Amino acid sequence: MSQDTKPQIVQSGTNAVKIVVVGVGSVGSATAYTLLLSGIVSEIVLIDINKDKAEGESMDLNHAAPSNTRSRAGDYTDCAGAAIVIVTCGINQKHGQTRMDLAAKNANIMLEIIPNVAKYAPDTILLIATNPVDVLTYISYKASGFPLNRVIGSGTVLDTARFKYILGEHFKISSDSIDACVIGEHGDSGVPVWSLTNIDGMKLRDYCEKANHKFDQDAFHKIFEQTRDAAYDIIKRKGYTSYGIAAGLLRIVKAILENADYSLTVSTVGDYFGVEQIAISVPTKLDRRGAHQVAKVTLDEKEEELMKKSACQIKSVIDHLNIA
Ligand SMILES: NC(=O)C1=CN([C@@H]2O[C@H](COP(=O)(O)OP(=O)(O)OC[C@H]3O[C@@H](n4cnc5c(N)ncnc54)[C@H](O)[C@@H]3O)[C@@H](O)[C@H]2O)C=CC1
Ligand SMILES: CC(=O)C(=O)O
Repeated sequence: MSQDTKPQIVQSGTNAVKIVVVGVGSVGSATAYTLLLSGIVSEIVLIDINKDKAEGESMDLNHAAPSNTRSRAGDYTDCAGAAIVIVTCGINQKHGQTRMDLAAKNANIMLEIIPNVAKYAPDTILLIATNPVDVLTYISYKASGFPLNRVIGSGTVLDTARFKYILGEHFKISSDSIDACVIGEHGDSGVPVWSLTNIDGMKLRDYCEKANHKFDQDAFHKIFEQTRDAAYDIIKRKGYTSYGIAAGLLRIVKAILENADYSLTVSTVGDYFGVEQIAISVPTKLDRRGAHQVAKVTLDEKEEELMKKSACQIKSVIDHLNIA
C-alpha cells in the first residue's frame, strides 16, 4: 500500500476535531448521533442534497449534544479542515435488492460528490459507507486522487460485529471474549474466518471440547447464514439498517483519532487474492494517517478460495461500471 507521509489535520486529544457526514438519511443521522454522544469530536458538519433535512438533523442533534460538541448543516466548502469525511449518501436497498444492485446509481453519486470533498479537504481521510461499499471505496479512491491509506470503506466491520454477536448468543458468552472476523466483500460473498476464530483464547474446537459444547458444523453454517443475511432480515422488517453501521463507523473513527494502531476489517484499495485494483476487507491497522496493511492474514485453503471468489465478484462489478 503506498503511504502518504504528509502530517494529517487530526489533532491530539478530543479537542477541535471536525468530522463531516455527507448524506444524513437513516445511516448518516444515526452516525452523527453516535459520534455526537461519544464526545470524541468537537464539530459535526452535515451535508445533504436535501438542505432542510441536514438543518433539521443538526438542530435536533444540538439538543442532545455534550457541551464540547456542536453540529451544523454545511456545504462542501465546510469540508476544509475536516479530519474525516464520512460518506453515507445515496440510495439504499429495498426489500429483495442486493447491495450490488445499487452500484450504478451510487457510483454516479460518488463521482459527483467526491471531487468536491477532495477539492476543499485535500488532506482528509475519506470513510465510505454507501453501498456497495467495496466498489464505491474503489471509485472514491479514483475520484479523489488520494493516496491509498486515506480512502477507507467501512467494509466488513459491521459483518464482523454481527458474527461475534451471533457466535456469542450461540455459545452464551460475551462477544468480548470472542476473537473472530468476517473478511471479503461487505455483502453476499463475505467470508467468515473460522480457522482463526478463538473463544477465551482457545481455537473453536478446543473451546467446544473444554466448555462441553458440541462442535456442530450445521450450527456454525447457520450462524454464518444469519450473519450474511442480517441486513436482508432487518430491511424486510424496518426498511433499512442504521445502528449497527453507526457503531461500526464510530469504532473506525475512534481508531483513527486515537491513533490506536489496532486492526479492523475495513475495506481498502489494492491487489488482493490475485485480483488487481479492487477494494476489499482484510484486517487493517488504523491510525491518524489512515489505513495500513498488516501482515497478510493466514487462511486455510477453503477460505483462501472463497476470498478469491469474493475479490472476483467485486472486480466484476467495478469492471461493469467501466469507470476510467
Ligand atoms: N456499509 C454498510 O455497512 C452499510 C451501508 N448502508 C448504505 O448506506 C447508504 C445510505 O443508506 P440510508 O441512510 O438508509 O439511505 P437514506 O435514503 O435514508 O439516506 C440517503 C441520504 O443521502 C442523501 N443524498 C442522496 N443523493 C445525494 C447527493 N448527491 N448528495 C448529498 N446527499 C445525497 C439523501 O437526500 C438522503 O438523505 C445506502 O447505500 C445503504 O445501502 C446502510 C447500512 C450499512
Ligand atoms: C445495509 C447493509 O449493508 C447492512 O446493514 O449490512
